[in-house]
Amino acid sequence: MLRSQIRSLSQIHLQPILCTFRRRHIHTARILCQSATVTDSLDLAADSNRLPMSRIDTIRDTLLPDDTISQTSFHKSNSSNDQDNNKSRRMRTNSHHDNVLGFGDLRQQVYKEILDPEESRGVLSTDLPALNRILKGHRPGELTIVTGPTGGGKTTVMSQLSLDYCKSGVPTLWGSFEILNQRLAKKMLYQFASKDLSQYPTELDKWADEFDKLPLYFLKFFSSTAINTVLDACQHAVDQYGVQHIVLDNLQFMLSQQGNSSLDRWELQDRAIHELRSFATTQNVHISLVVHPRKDPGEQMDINSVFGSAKVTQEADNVIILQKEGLGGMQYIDIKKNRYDGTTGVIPYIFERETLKIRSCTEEEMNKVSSRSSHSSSQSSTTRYSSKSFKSGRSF
Ligand SMILES: Nc1ncnc2c1ncn2[C@@H]1O[C@H](COP(=O)(O)OP(=O)(O)OP(=O)(O)O)[C@@H](O)[C@H]1O
Repeated sequence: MLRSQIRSLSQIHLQPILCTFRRRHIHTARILCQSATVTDSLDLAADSNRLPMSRIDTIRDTLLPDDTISQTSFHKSNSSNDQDNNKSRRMRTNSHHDNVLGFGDLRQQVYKEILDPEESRGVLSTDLPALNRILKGHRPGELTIVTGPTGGGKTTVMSQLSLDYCKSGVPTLWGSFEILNQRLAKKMLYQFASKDLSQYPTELDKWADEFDKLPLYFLKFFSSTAINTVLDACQHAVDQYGVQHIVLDNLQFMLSQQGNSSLDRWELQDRAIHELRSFATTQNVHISLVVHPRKDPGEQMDINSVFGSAKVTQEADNVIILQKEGLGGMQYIDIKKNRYDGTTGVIPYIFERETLKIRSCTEEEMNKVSSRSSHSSSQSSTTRYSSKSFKSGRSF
């Protein structure tokens, strides 16, 4: 009876204890209990209602006599009355505060990240494998800021990437505040079919039927919309459709005509960023937010080029800049911030008008750029970029 109860706890650090039980080495199991944080595990089992409290207490009392509990207790007893202290500790651990965690509360997630990194890395991009090398996938609970020059392909790239993740089963909600939903959906449909469907009218129904099966939703809003109204609709989509990725394109259009002075507008933007950040965290959804740059720069942009206060990029987990033209006229995705593991880097790409999609450059194309850049650097003092630095994903 006792063995089956303990087995049902299925906590990773209870496994050695279960093992010794199976071999009837009860004494060893007890010793293991003293060294493992088995009390936290039992508390977890109680909190998640996996076993009734009375049974938890039976297991606890059998495996962890009172003197053992006081040894494993994080708060060591100073009183001579050990029994009373043990009881009060149990009361403390059982009536926890929602916003105060111990390592025991995080332990399983930490184990998962260590033992199953693929799982915690998130959904991988099929269209742009180079992105996976840097960002390590698309994860829930994150805020990604995407910026780039006017007409530089922000909507196009976000449309393609969101479709890519959506095809891999990530329910997606699009908030297009700048272009009409039908225009966006047309672009996505072309990207989905990988062709200009106006040239293939007989195939339209076939592709539209397939496209319709995707877990893809659109917000009806257009241009100026209050952040609370937007988040209200997002909450509905999360609750009803299990949406895990929200794309908002773009922040300036969403907040346009709100606030009277430029100071008001910056405050509004900061507040919106704060709301979006906390929505992503509390609802465990990934929010991709397109933000225009401060001004249209003629040269390469950096993290300070994002419009608004520093809060925008501080709150973000990832900052992605679509650089219009690097050396040799090559466009590239520039990952400037990656809170997951800190890897930053660049991905040179080519835009294909037929499919409205981007693709990573081939080695040959990169070598061409490299030789062009070395040629121009021999003529001027411009920095030299090797194809090796492109490939290694190092930042410029
Ligand atoms: N890399 C690219 N090279 C050339 N043309 C592109 C590229 N990406 C997108 N386009 C085309 O340029 C136009 C603008 O693209 P898109 O709307 O994606 O840019 P944007 O950065 O979102 O624009 P805006 O600054 O107005 O929000 C579209 O017609 C699109 O097909």
